[in-house]
Amino acid sequence: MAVDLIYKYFPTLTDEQKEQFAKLQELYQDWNQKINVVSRKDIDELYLRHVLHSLAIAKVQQFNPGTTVLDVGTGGGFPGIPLAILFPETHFTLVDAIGKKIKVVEEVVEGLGITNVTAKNMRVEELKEQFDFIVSRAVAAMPTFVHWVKGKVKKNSVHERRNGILYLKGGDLTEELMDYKTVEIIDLPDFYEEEFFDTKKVVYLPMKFKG
Ligand SMILES: C[S@@+](CC[C@H](N)C(=O)[O-])C[C@H]1O[C@@H](n2cnc3c(N)ncnc32)[C@H](O)[C@@H]1O
Repeated sequence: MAVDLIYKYFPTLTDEQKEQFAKLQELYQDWNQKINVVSRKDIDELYLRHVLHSLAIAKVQQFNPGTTVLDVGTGGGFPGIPLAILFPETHFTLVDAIGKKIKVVEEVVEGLGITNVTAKNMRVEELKEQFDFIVSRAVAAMPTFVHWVKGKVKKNSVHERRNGILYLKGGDLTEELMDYKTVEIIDLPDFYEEEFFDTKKVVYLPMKFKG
């Protein structure tokens, strides 16, 4: 079963987490028939392309209990939902500008029975709260993204790594990240052996604060 891929890379999951990950296939298959949020090919490879990819953020940063994470442009819930299963004591806010995508997120969250996710249908620019970390995948180029989220990161870090952005990206980022001196790029083949991850990375950008 494809969910074994998740168990292989995350061998210390509780039985409840294992069940929740296993349930994702059915939940997304059902909801995708009603509201198309994930492409057909991607549904067939849900665990590789969406779930394991989302969890790469956890290989870079473990979130402590009580911390807060914002997922910008979550679509059908990636990377937010797999991370919320993995870190049940961290609160995740998942935001998307498109209402039908947030409807799928709400249904999947309900189907899983997890209580650490808040889903919001809005543009992130309008969000007023602050978070420890901001995660995302496939939403906007870094300069636009930074512009949207600056002011939304809490100043006081509670992890060793300073609060900031953890962004799943792919390909050559030289030009896109040229202006960010403090950026750290972590290659996913450092953790995952599947070819799908060959050019994929987590981009970590610590947030700067004035003064
Ligand atoms: C290509 S999809 C990626 C979805 C998901 N992150 C994933 O990787 O599967 C980009 C999503 O970002 C959302 N989005 C784009 N700009 C946004 C903004 N300013 N605020 C909130 N959502 C936004 C879109 O509605 C869309 O659902």
